[in-house]
Amino acid sequence: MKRLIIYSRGRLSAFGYAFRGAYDLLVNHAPSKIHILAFLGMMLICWVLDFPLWKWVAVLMCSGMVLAAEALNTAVEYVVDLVSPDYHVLAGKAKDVAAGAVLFTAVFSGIVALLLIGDALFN
Ligand SMILES: Nc1ncnc2c1ncn2[C@@H]1O[C@H](COP(=O)(O)OP(=O)(O)OP(=O)(O)O)[C@@H](O)[C@H]1O
Repeated sequence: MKRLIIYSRGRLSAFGYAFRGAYDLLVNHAPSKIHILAFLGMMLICWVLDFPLWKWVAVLMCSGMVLAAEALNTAVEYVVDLVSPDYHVLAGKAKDVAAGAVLFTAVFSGIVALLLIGDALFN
């Protein structure tokens, strides 16, 4: 029982750390605010165009994917700034590739959004 309580406390702390990271991401990083705005805009479009459930699910999955990629990109930036504050070609590549991950998710999410909206408007 005691072990279970200690384990549960550890898991709860981990949740706390995750929320602290999410708060840091959303409050201190301008790109995240843009993603949140895009997400809210898409939620509004889903509601106005009366999207069926599967379209809401697609939009939520894409939005979660973009935010998760932005979180990982920010984590990479933190670590690179920590271990390589001076210029290094690999530090630059690490940041560029991490940013590329965000770009991939954003571009494909944009395409999904266009397809869903186009389908609603023209079919
Ligand atoms: N230590 C470094 N060594 C080499 N190149 C770096 C280094 N730090 C940054 N760079 C280059 O500068 C670019 C911008 O880095 P920066 O840390 O400003 O990230 P950013 O993309 O502006 O971050 P944000 O997502 O917060 O706007 C990187 O993508 C990388 O090409």
